[in-house]
Amino acid sequence: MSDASNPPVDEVATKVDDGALGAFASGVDTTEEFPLQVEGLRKSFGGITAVDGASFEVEAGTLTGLIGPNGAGKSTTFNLITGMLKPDAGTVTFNGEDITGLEPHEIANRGMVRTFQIARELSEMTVLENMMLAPKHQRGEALWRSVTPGVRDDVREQEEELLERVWEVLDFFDIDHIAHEYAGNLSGGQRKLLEMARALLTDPDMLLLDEPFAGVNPTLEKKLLEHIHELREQGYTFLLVEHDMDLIMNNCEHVIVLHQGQVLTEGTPDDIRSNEEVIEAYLGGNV
Ligand SMILES: Nc1ncnc2c1ncn2[C@@H]1O[C@H](COP(=O)(O)OP(=O)(O)OP(=O)(O)O)[C@@H](O)[C@H]1O
Repeated sequence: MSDASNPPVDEVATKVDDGALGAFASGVDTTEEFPLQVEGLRKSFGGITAVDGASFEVEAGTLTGLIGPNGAGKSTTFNLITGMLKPDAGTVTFNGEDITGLEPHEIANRGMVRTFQIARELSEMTVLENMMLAPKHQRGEALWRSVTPGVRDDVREQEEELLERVWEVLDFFDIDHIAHEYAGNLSGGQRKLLEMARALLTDPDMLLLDEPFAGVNPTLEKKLLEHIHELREQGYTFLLVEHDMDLIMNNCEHVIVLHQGQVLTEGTPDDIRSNEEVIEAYLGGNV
């Protein structure tokens, strides 16, 4: 699945429209109480049923955790939601629209993005260049417009707005001082910040984070969490897959437990912590 987790940059679309980074204050346009609804999702690989009728909802403006023992189907569920994989059955609804089976860039265009590891070829580009590549569709549009008489001023304006937006996002994540550093030279934590900055540049309503803290030192983990909470307070919705149970329990207001491709239970961290079925599913009760 390595190809699926590192799509070409040009698959990362944007719905940047006004160029201004008002996104941090008012860019979230979710009106649904539960912007993400997953119903009866199913996916098999040969004889293995990775996701077996999973159904759940994610409430707007929450940091919701998706947990489960190894092989429970978390990554496959993420890939089905974000269009990296097509489900055998079931539906995914986002902001009231059936998005089942859409391509990843079509889903990103509708405001749901997942973070991607910086691909090897992007390591040889600077942080700023990585950011400028994120909203590729807008650049395509700019190119098209540049050959259309009479709209050159618009193009310049649009590109200036994009650059301004890039700097604001870099500033928000405190990585503006390393804008000219090669992505390949960043620490694990700085890379995670860049991955999230790139995702945010596409102006999403909802972000899916798959193990965003893996390989991140405690200082940067704290910083990353602060950014996530700040964005959540501004109305962004997060679905988070994370193995660190303490981190999930201390930061998520709602937790969904997957087991053998199905939702075993869901609730507040306190509900989950004391749930016998969950403890059994983890065989050893490390919750
Ligand atoms: N492309 C694939 N081909 C075959 N089997 C797969 C594929 N992807 C996942 N699986 C299998 O589906 C099941 C669920 O895998 P998945 O990676 O979704 O679980 P997970 O909960 O994310 O696990 P982990 O916590 O270990 O990352 C596992 O048995 C896995 O081996």
